[in-house]
Amino acid sequence: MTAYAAEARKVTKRYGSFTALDKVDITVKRGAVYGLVGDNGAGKTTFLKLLSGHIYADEGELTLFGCHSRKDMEEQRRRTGAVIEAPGFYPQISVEKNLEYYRILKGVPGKRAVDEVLELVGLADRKKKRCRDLSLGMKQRLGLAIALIGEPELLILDEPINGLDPSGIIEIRNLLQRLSREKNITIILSSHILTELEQLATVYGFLTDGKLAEQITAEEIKEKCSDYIEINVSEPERYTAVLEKKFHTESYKVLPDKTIHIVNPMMDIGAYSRLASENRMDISRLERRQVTLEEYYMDLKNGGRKYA
Ligand SMILES: Nc1ncnc2c1ncn2[C@@H]1O[C@H](COP(=O)(O)OP(=O)(O)OP(=O)(O)O)[C@@H](O)[C@H]1O
Repeated sequence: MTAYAAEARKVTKRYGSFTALDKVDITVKRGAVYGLVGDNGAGKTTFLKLLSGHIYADEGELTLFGCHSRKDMEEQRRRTGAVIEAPGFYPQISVEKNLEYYRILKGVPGKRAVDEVLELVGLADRKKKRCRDLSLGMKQRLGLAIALIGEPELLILDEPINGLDPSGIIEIRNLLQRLSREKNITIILSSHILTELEQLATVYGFLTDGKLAEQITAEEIKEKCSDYIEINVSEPERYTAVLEKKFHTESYKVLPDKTIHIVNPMMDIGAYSRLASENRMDISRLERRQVTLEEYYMDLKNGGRKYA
């Protein structure tokens, strides 16, 4: 059994003469929550459409559960559920009937499957409502419900929290966390709301103008950008020398502008301030910080020098 739910090797997609994805390499391990990050037009939806079979790549190889021929991929897509752009449903008929339609279309036996997904996405009390009367957030949930019919092993979601109100965002976040942790469903999702993505994703793919700038796990970002103390002192070289001698720490780095980052500090912030004053050095700045996904992304866009 392959360890990967999806892989892209040197995948290129063009729309006419415009290259939307340029030799992109992405690997999604089973059980991962893969967050696709990128500005408008970076190529996120294009990648998700390729995976879901809405469009085809011009070059490179896509793999789903280890299969890559077009025919085998079609077969493997039965193991996936996707919500890309506006989910397609019939506005005149009820939520329940829409789901029933998709259940039959997907060949999923037993009406219970519809009730189960309605329960899962929190739409059970609205099942008799006509779809056209649903709010945007409710439509998002219905899209997710359609994707979940048939218990997919891989969920492909384009902006799943777009248009949701704050409590809707929390509910969908909790639902995706549950699907990942309890059912071990692999999830690939795009979002512009990085504070939300940060709470879900275990790995990120950063796309810039159709190119993959970086693929990195949340764990690796944490290690690279751990909790740190940022300090500016009058004599940085002497400060780091006493830091090593007195606190026996070598986990620091000096940035080009002489700012010192003490990574995973062992002492409280006052100890670092005292170290400077006891050794007759002036401090112009002292701050304890944790890098956010937003900061990491903005730095990457600007060349990725800070957290390299
Ligand atoms: N069918 C199409 N024909 C021509 N160009 C297209 C088509 N679909 C997408 N594009 C272009 O390809 C680029 C990537 O689009 P895509 O929708 O994949 O970006 P995205 O990262 O999902 O953006 P957003 O965050 O705005 O949804 C954009 O410049 C877009 O205009």
